[in-house]
Amino acid sequence: MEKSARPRTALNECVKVVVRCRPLSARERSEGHDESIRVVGMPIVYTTVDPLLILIGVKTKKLHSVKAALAYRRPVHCSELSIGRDDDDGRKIHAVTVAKKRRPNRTDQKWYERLSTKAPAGNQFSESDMPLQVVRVCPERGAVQVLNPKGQDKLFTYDAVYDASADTQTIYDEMVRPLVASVLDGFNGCVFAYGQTGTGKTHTMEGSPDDEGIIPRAFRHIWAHIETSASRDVTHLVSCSYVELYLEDVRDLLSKDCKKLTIRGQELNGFYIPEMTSIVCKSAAEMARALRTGNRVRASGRTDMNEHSSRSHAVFLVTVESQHKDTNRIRVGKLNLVDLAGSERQRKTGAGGERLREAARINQALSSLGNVISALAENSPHVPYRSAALRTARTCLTGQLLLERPARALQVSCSSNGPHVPYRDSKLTRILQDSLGGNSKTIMIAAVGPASYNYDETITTLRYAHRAKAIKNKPIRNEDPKDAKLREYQAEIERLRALIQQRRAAERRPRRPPRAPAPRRPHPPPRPSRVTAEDTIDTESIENEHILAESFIEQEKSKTEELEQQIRSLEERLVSGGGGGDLLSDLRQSRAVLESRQHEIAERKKREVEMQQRIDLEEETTASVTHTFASLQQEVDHKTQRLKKCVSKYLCLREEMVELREAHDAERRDHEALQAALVGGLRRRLLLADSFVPLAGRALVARLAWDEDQDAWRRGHEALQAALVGGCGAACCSLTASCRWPAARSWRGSPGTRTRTPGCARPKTARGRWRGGAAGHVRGGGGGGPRRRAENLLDLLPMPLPPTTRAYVPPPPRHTRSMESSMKKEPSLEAPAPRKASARPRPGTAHHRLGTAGVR
Ligand SMILES: Nc1ncnc2c1ncn2[C@@H]1O[C@H](COP(=O)(O)OP(=O)(O)OP(=O)(O)O)[C@@H](O)[C@H]1O
Repeated sequence: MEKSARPRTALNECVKVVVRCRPLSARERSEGHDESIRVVGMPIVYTTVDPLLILIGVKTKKLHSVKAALAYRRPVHCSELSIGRDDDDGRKIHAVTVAKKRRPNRTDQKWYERLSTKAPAGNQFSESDMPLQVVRVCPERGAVQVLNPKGQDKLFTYDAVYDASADTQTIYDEMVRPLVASVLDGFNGCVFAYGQTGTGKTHTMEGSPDDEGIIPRAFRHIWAHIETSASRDVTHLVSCSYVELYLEDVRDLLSKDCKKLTIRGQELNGFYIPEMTSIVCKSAAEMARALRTGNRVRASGRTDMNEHSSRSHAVFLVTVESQHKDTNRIRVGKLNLVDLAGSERQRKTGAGGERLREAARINQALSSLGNVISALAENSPHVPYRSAALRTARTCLTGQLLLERPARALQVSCSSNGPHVPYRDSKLTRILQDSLGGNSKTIMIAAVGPASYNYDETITTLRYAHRAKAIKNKPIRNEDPKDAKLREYQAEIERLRALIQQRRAAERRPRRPPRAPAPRRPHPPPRPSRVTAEDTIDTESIENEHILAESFIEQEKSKTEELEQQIRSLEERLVSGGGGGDLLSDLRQSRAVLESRQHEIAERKKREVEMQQRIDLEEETTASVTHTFASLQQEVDHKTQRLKKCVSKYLCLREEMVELREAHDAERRDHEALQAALVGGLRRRLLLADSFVPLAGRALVARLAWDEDQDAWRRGHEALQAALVGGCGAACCSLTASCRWPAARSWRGSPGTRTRTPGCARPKTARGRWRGGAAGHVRGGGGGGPRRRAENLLDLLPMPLPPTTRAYVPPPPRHTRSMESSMKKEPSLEAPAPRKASARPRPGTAHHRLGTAGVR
């Protein structure tokens, strides 16, 4: 993430995609996977039985999942049944409503009995038949099959797939080890874990006490390499940083107060975080300590889906610089280890309040990441259709399969320059810009769960992962970048050494001889008393000078020692390689040999998978090309078969389209619910603000301006400066409250409702008009979305309120009547007299201004 020299030419390399499927969790095992239908009680075991089709609806909004569950032919336990009806489309459809909160009544019982007798015995399923797990993994062919509850199963292929039995060691050896080796060779590398919440991203990246994750393994790998394979001629400098993206704020996890950081740079030259803390490490243990330190302050919390859910996206950056004494060239490899927060549905996680806000931000960032992946995949000339789909279709699975459409097949028309990649949409995509489509070798680990309950999320993750396969990066070795710390350190050491040499040389030089006593004048001998006094003064001054000189020398010596100490500490940071012929180094060497063998085995395994996939593909094509027909009938049969296949594929694709639409709708509904909840919260806060912020304060709010660099609102003279610097040309925006267009309206209503103040230029583009808001108007139109701005607007401290009540002074004890009469004259303290209606209309409150925005 630090600024480095950009490569000019590079070989394209696709993002490698690995899928890891975790085992069923204890909760999924014990509770079943759909609480909405697992209402313990009567064992109804109906399913899509022909001619009796039973749909079960739930009075809550979970109809979709219940239908899905039925289509899986899972036993449905219903304690409460009600309404049954015959549909009028010719088929008998009985809708059974499961109401969780109600005890079954006699009508329910009657319906239950009636339906039970109608259901053919063969269509009843026992608990053991339930396909709790819908994900099947075929590691030999790199394929993942997802059983579709409603239709055709789906198949995806990746660079590698791992089932629940695979441990992180295997994933590291087979996939990540070569990448870390490249980082040690001066390339940039990135490993990021993506997936639904609770699917094991943190487990994969950081690990657990029993199974160490990828990050600590990478630390040990780096240091094993430095200690063994590097020679004494190679100097290394290893440093690490740890940042998190929490609620769209980048926070430094290694600084004392988790300070907020700003991402700088531009899309063309790359983004970087200039102020993040960078710790120089001398061992794997030190790096692990830095990771633990950061994790202690990283945002995490409990949700219904994960006890320790990460609430932020975390990036651990390791920088390895190395310099060979012969060539004097410096190579800088950067390794980004990213543990993303998981996508989540509010209804499943039960998030509310702060968790809900976090979830909204997490999903927003992930959706931006998805958009970037899609845009890059569309841009890619790589067509993985045949290799991805055909190769495993015939051999891997039984039955008809829906072959996942490749990225290219989804391609819509795009310009010759390729579609725009929306890196700027979120800070996460800015941080990951180099890793996706830039100068980096990247591995995406898609974490999925096997439960049918999470079918939709699993499919979404697998689709994105499949798209990411098509992304092409341009990795190049980083040699002699401008900002190499190693060079800085070495220059500093050289400077200090030169300084010491100078000092030593000065010390060795003959010291200035003490001032010679002044020659005695050949005058007549002075009086004895006078001579003695002068002599004494001379001796004293010489002694004083001597003492001064000595203390000066002492000071110089201590300074030299200090400098030497500094050199030592700088040199300590630069680690040279091992070598030597002792027992320990032998052990290290044999470990290195072992690792290289493991690497070889992993490579062979990878090649095997690829070969297998290629053989499948070849067989498929050869079979179709060389098929000879003995008779016309045979040919007709064959062609009919192929036609059937094509029709089934077509149907599958159509079905997928419907599914995608449904998934999209569900997601939209989720977003709407989330938005409604957030708007509710915002309204509450605005209501509070309107009730308590005085008019003067509101005028101030109207003069606020958004500072893009600082990610914060600015007010008063700062806003004026911004206006002048930005060249808006409308000084009224920040000088007076007369122009309320920018700040007051940036976050509250539709663009169509705005009015224009004379003298204030509108932003030129539609995007600028909508997104510009306060900053856009004041500073000439750029800026982030209004939604984001509105948030820390409310974090500003309100102006102190003028007192509206007086301190209570107890009345003097008098007769009750006189007291009552006196109180009539006095204005009431509790309910002050209503103010006279002002001629000026009171400005609408922020709460009213919000209107019905975001609520459906
Ligand atoms: N492969 C696995 N083997 C055994 N347990 C696993 C595996 N993957 C995940 N788990 C367990 O599942 C639980 C959730 O995992 P984890 O916290 O890593 O999920 P996550 O994807 O990081 O979730 P979030 O996005 O909410 O942070 C943990 O208790 C973890 O131990």
